[in-house]
Amino acid sequence: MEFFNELLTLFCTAVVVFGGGFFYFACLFGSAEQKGKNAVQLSGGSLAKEKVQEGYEQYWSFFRHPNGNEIDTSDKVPAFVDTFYNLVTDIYEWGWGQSFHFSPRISGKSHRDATRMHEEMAVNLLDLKPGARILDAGCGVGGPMRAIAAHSGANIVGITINEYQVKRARAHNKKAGLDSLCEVVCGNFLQMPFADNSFDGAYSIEATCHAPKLEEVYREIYRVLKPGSLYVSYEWVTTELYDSDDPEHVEIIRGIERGDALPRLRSYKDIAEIATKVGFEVVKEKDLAKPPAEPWWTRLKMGRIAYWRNHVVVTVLAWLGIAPKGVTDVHDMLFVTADYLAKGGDTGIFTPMHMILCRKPE
Ligand SMILES: C=C(CC[C@@H](C)[C@H]1CC[C@H]2C3=CC[C@H]4[C@H](C)[C@@H](O)CC[C@]4(C)[C@H]3CC[C@]12C)C(C)C
Ligand SMILES: C[S@@+](CC[C@H](N)C(=O)[O-])C[C@H]1O[C@@H](n2cnc3c(N)ncnc32)[C@H](O)[C@@H]1O
Repeated sequence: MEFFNELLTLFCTAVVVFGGGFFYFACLFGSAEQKGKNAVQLSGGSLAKEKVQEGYEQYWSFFRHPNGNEIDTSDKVPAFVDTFYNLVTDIYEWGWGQSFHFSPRISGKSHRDATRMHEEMAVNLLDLKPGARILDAGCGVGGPMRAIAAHSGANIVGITINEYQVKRARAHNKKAGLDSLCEVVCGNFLQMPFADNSFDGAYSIEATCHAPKLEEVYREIYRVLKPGSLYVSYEWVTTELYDSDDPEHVEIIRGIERGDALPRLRSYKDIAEIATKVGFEVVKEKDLAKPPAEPWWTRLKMGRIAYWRNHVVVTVLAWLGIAPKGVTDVHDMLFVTADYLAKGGDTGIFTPMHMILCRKPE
C-alpha cells in the first residue's frame, strides 16, 4: 500500500512538473509582445488548419523538377513564395521575432539590439528626412519597417506577397502606435501597384532573393523611385569562396534554397551588374558579414537546444490537435535549413547581407 502511495505521488509530481514545464514553453515562454506569437497560436497563415499538410506537400512539389531545385517557370515563383510564408510566418515570429532577417552578432548587445542596428544602418545610408515616402520591398510582418519609421520619422509603405503577413504587420503597426507612419500593401514586387517616380527612397532586406530574375524587381523599384533617390538592398548571395565543382558547397547551397523558398541563389558578382543594367548608378557595395563583423550565424548554432525543445512542443501540440498537423513537418524542414545556413556561414561560401546602395540618376 505504502509503495503504491509513493508511486502515485511520484506520478502526480511528474505530471505537475512536465505538464507545468510544457505549459510554460507552449504558452508563456518568450514574450509574445516582443516575438508576436506563442506556440499555442501557431497556424498555417492564410491556409485553413486542415490545409496545412497539403500546403507543405505543395511547397515541396515546386522542387520536383528534373534538374532538382529548378522551378520550371518563373511565373510560378510568387505562388510558391506565398505558400512558403503561409507555412513559416508564425514559426518565424514565435522562434525568431518580428524581423525576418539576420544581422552580425554584436558583443555585449542582445539579438534584438543587433537586429535594430542592422536595420538602422540601411536607413542611415538612405539619408532619410522625416516625412519622406519610402518603399519597403518584401516587408514581412514589418519588424524593419517599424524600427525604421521610429528611427527616421519617414512614411514607410511595405509590400508583401503574403496576405497573412499583411494582417500581422497591420496589427503590429497599430499596437506599436506606428500605423500613421507605416502602411502595408499586399502585392507582387515584380509588378507593384504604385505610380512611376512616387517614392523618395527604397530598401529591401533579405527579400529580393525570392525574385526569379533580379532585374525584374530592380527594374520595378527603379520605376517607382523619384530621380536622384537612393535604394539599398541586403542580398542573399554565394561569395567568392563558393566553388560550383565542390559537391559539399553545392549541397549546402541547394539546402539553403530548398528550405528558404529560393528559385536559385545568385553570385555576389551578379548584383551590381544587374543594378547597372536596369539604369542604377552603384554608389557602394559591401558584404556586411566580412570581418571585423562578428558571425551572423552564431544565434542559429547556439539555438540548437531551443530548436529541439520547440520540436517537442510543436509535435505535442499537433498531436493534441491544437497546432495544425503539417506544422511538425514545416518545423522539421526549418530545423534542417538552420544547419545548412550555419554551414554556409562557417564555410564562408554564403552571405545573407551583401549590401548594395544605388541611385536612380537625375
Ligand atoms: C530571409 C529569409 C529568412 C531568414 C531567417 C529569418 C530564417 C531562416 C531560417 C529560419 C529558422 C530556422 C530554424 C527555426 C527553428 C527550428 C524553430 O524552432 C524556431 C524558428 C527558426 C529559428 C527559424 C527562424 C527564422 C529563420 C532563422 C529567407 C526565407 C529568404
Ligand atoms: C525573409 S522575408 C523578409 C521580410 C522583411 N524584409 C524583414 O526583414 O523582416 C522576405 C519577404 O519578401 C516577400 N516577398 C517575396 N517575394 C515577393 C514578391 N514577389 N512580391 C512581394 N513580396 C515578396 C515575402 O512575402 C516576405 O515578406
